[in-house]
Amino acid sequence: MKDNTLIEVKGLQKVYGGKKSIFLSTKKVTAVKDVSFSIREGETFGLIGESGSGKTTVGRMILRLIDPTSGSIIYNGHSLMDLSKKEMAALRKEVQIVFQDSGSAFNPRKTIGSQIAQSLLKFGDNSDSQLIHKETLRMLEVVGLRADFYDRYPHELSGGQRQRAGIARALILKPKFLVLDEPVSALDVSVKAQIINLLMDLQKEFNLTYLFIAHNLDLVAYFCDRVAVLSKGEVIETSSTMELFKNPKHEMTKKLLSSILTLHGDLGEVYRNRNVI
Ligand SMILES: Nc1ncnc2c1ncn2[C@@H]1O[C@H](COP(=O)(O)OP(=O)(O)OP(=O)(O)O)[C@@H](O)[C@H]1O
Repeated sequence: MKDNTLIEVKGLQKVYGGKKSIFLSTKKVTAVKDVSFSIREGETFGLIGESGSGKTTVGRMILRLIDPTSGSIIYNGHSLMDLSKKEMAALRKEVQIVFQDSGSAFNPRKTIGSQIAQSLLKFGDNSDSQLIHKETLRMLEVVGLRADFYDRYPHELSGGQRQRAGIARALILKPKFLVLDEPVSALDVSVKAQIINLLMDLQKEFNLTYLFIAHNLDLVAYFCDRVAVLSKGEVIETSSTMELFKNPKHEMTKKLLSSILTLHGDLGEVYRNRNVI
């Protein structure tokens, strides 16, 4: 493994369902058949594929929210399958997720600030409530939300503001690696660009490594260093972003690329400036 590899996924497979007991059996679904890739420290790695291709399942296996059926995940030189409970707890802080709709990931009856603070209280090393409050306010500022957002409820925030709050909640634990599961898919184009720019700034500031999951290539040229294209649970193409855009090898990649050419407005301009379309 190269020195700067942070995550290496090898032959990952996930089969949902099947026989659970003599009384209960559900249909088997092979969501992920054979997925291998590695992500270098500090890079943004895109995992792209159509709906149902297995992207979220891969992301969740890396986070160990679900167990792989087979294959291995090596994080920072350690196999995630062999970690003790204590090591796994430490890893929980280092590897965080930002969801597509942070709104639904927040409890509607609790303030944004208290939920970001809760994350630190639950998983952090410090239990000093004043310090936690101060750190929460700092994190809100880092993601571009004023201090008064601390006392607001999720429904009082716009989609973009909720995504910022979701990023603050993930970042407060000082992670190294973030799984960004379609973090801007539900947002308007201009807000999309703001959140992607924020993520890029944060990556530099905190030396973060990203796995960016998306169902199309819209933002990939702008955001990702390398990309793996997933189809029916298998990686069909992995390459640098520039190479993928200039010389797509697989039909599915060409199909995904052709949909980008219909882009217009801000994002189309970005691509043209970067000479990728
Ligand atoms: N808990 C589950 N039980 C059974 N099948 C599941 C489960 N979760 C996902 N699947 C199936 O596994 C396949 C891959 O799903 P997954 O959500 O990983 O794909 P995806 O590429 O992230 O899709 P999308 O872009 O729509 O989120 C799909 O056929 C899905 O229906």
